Amino acid sequence: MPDARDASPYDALLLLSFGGPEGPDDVIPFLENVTRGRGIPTERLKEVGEHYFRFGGVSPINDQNRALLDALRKDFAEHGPDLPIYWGNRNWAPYLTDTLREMVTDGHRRILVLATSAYASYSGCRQYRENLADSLAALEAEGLELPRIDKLRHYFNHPGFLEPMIDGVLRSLADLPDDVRAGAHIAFSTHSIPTTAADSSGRVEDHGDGGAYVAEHLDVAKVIADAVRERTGVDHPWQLVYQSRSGAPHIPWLEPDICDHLEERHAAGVPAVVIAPIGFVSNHMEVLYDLDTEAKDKAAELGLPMRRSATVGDDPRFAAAVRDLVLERAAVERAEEVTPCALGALGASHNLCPVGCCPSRAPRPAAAGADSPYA
Ligand SMILES: CC1=C(CCC(=O)O)c2cc3nc(cc4[nH]c(cc5[nH]c(cc1n2)c(C)c5CCC(=O)O)c(CCC(=O)O)c4C)C(CCC(=O)O)=C3C
Ligand SMILES: [Fe+2]
Repeated sequence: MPDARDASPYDALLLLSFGGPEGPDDVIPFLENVTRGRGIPTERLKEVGEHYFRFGGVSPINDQNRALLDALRKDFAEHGPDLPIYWGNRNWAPYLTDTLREMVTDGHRRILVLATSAYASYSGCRQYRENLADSLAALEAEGLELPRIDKLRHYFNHPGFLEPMIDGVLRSLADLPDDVRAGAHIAFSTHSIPTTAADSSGRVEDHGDGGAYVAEHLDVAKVIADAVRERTGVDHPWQLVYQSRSGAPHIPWLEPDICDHLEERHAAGVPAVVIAPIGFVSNHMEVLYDLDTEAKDKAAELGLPMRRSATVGDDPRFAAAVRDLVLERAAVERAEEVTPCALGALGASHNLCPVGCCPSRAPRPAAAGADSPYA
């Protein structure tokens, strides 16, 4: 067991997230930041802009990160380690470069990063590492001394990430009408990505056939479904499905889409569905719009009882899991023996992203990995 308070050699933790608009005037500039150089059709952008305008131009993601910061600070204050926690985003204020500059001027030299994405994929992992490299380059150009940055391993299979989702599915099942509960299916939903991006996700040896992205989600789905069966005595059939597809229609993305899945289940006579958004750490716009609005309307139109289960958000068990991950990684860096905590069949993910994992279409420098140009 690593020392419960010793986070050395790290001197700060950085919560790294996507960012989102906080009012109607932010929506278009935010979407421009997100889509710069990513070839998303204008039609799709207009449509996604509407999703945000529907909610007053406010994404829930920033407040959720503020709540997570509070939960982490509370957990660290109670149990150690004594590690300051900062927050920076890829696409909206507080911007990553500004946060990193603040961290450096506050004197931090060894920074550990927690990204709000639990799985391997270009969007959820390497792109954040590219953002870190970009920010380091900007600070270097300002003449600042660069800190050393490491990124926490993917935490999809950490019990503190899974337990709140298991509870959430149990609550959603309990919330279904009595006469349909036992026959309910579970649709584990995650962000669709292009099949080429899925195939090349994770380590090179995991590439092909959906890559680490699909394998990790299937592992999570199975752990949750098994726990639900154990605790209810009912074997609810389940499937991994996808949502929030963007990009051009002729490019293949992971399928089936959640709404098509609801139609198909309904046609097959399934009496109810619980949608478990395992791909999202908190209730992002994808959850509020694509599930709580679009999929909900679809289910209502079909007359199919549906419940959407909770995301992890600022659950204290997740905060404790982050503490565990920080202490584990710190011990690894101190060359101490550690047994990483993980459920499921895949085991704990790598600590250092190896060369060639989750590649981008146009290779760019990425920090906090084996191929980082920075120390
Ligand atoms: C795998 C994945 C995650 C999970 C991992 C992680 O969390 O990082 C994620 C998270 C998020 N994605 C988000 C928002 C958007 N994603 C877009 C576009 C895209 N996402 C992609 C994938 C992912 N995205 C992809 C392959 C694209 C196509 C363009 C490209 O190849 O980059 C677009 C452009 C419009 C559109 O096409 O939808 C928007 C606005 C928000 C904020 C939501 C909020 O405000 O609450 C969050 C947390
Ligand atoms: Fe996205």
